[in-house]
Amino acid sequence: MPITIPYRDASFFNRIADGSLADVAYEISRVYFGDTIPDEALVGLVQSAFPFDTPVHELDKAKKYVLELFHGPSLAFKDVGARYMAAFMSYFSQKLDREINILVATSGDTGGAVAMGFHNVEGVRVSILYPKNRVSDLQEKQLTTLGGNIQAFEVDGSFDDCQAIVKTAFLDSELNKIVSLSSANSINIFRLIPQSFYYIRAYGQLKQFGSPLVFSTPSGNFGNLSAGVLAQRMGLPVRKFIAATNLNNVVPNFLYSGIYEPKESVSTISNAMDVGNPSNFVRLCHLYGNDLDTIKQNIEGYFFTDEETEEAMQRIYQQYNYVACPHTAIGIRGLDNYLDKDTQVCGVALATAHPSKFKPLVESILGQPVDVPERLAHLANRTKQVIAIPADFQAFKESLLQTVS
Ligand SMILES: N[C@@H](CCOP(=O)(O)O)C(=O)O
Repeated sequence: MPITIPYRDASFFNRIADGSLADVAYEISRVYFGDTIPDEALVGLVQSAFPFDTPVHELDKAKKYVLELFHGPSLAFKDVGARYMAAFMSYFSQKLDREINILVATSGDTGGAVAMGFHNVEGVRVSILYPKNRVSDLQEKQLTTLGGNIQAFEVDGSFDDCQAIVKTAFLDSELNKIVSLSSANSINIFRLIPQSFYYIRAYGQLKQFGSPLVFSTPSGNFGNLSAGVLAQRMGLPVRKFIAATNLNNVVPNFLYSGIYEPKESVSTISNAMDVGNPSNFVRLCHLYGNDLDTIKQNIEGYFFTDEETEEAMQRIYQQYNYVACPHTAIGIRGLDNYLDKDTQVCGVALATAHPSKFKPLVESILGQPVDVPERLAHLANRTKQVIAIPADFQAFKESLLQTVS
C-alpha cells in the first residue's frame, strides 16, 4: 500500500474524468508516480495498455447503469489491471538483468487476462494456478492455450488452495533465492491503482445527472471493490458501495455481524467469485482505518444463491433486453436491492465479464443464443496444455523449478 493515499478535491476529478480510460490513467499515474517516468514514455504506456474503453450502458436514464468492463482482449474487467501492469513491468524490466516470474491464482478471469497481457513480454514468465473443473471451458482455453512464456498449473483443489500455494511461494526463502517472484493478483497494488480508473471514468460519464453515485461491485477476492474504495479515498465522490456476492458470502456476513469468518469456498454458477477467504478483506478494512462504523457507512453487502442469480439474469433480459453474465447479474440484483430504499442516487452495477465466456450456461438460462466475439471464439479449437498438480505447495515448487531451469 502507498504510505499515504494522495487526495484530490472534486474539481480535479471533474477535470480529468471526461477523458478516455487512457487519459484518466495518465492523470492518476502522474499523481502516484510523479516524474519517475518521463512524460513521453508514460503517454505511450497508458495508450498501449488501453486501446479500449469502459462505457456505461443505460438501463434506466439517470438512475441505473451498467459499467461495461469487458471490452478488452480477454472480455473481462481484469484486462484493465493486467494490461496496465504488463505495460509498466515491461518498461521497468528492461532495466533489470533477471527474469521476473509472475505467479497468479485464478478462479476464472484473472488468469486469461494476465496470460494475454503478458504473452511474449520479454523478461517475464507467468505461472497460472487454477482449480480443476471449476472454471468455464472458454476461460480455461484462455489461460491454457497460449504457450510460450505462459504456463498453466491445473490444481486438484479450490481457488483458495491455489491462492494459498501462491502466497506460500512468496514466503519461501529457498524459492526466492532462485527466482524473482511477483504477483499479478490483486494483492499487488499495481492491479488496484489501474482498476480505480474505471470508477473515475464512470463518474465522468454520469456526473451530468448531478446525483450521488452508488457502485455495485460483484465480488470474490474483493480487489475490484478495493479499487473503488481507493478512488473514493483519493477524493472521488461516491455515496456508497454494494458488495454483491454469491454464496461465498464472508464479507456480506461480516458487514451484518462485525465478525469475519473465512470458510471453504463453495462452487456456484458465478465461478469467478468462488472465494472463501478474500485477499483484499484486510486492505478494505485498512482503507477505512479499520473502523467498523466507517466500513458499514460506506459498504452494504448482499449475497445471492444460484437460483436467485438465474432469476436475475432472466428478469434483466426480459426488462431491459440486456444479457448479463451471472457475475454481472449479481451486481445488478444487489444494486436493485439498494435502490429500493435510496432513490435519490444514480446506481452503477459493474459488468465484470462478457456473457459469452459462459456461453452454454447463459444460453440454457435465457433460452437465447449468445454470440462469441472472434477474439474468444478462435480459442475454442486450441489444445489445452497444463501441468496437473495436487493442492500442495511442495508439488508446485518442484514443478515450477523444472519449468524455469
Ligand atoms: N475472481 C478472480 C480471482 C482472483 O482475484 P484477483 O483479484 O486476485 O485477481 C479470478 O477471476 O481469477
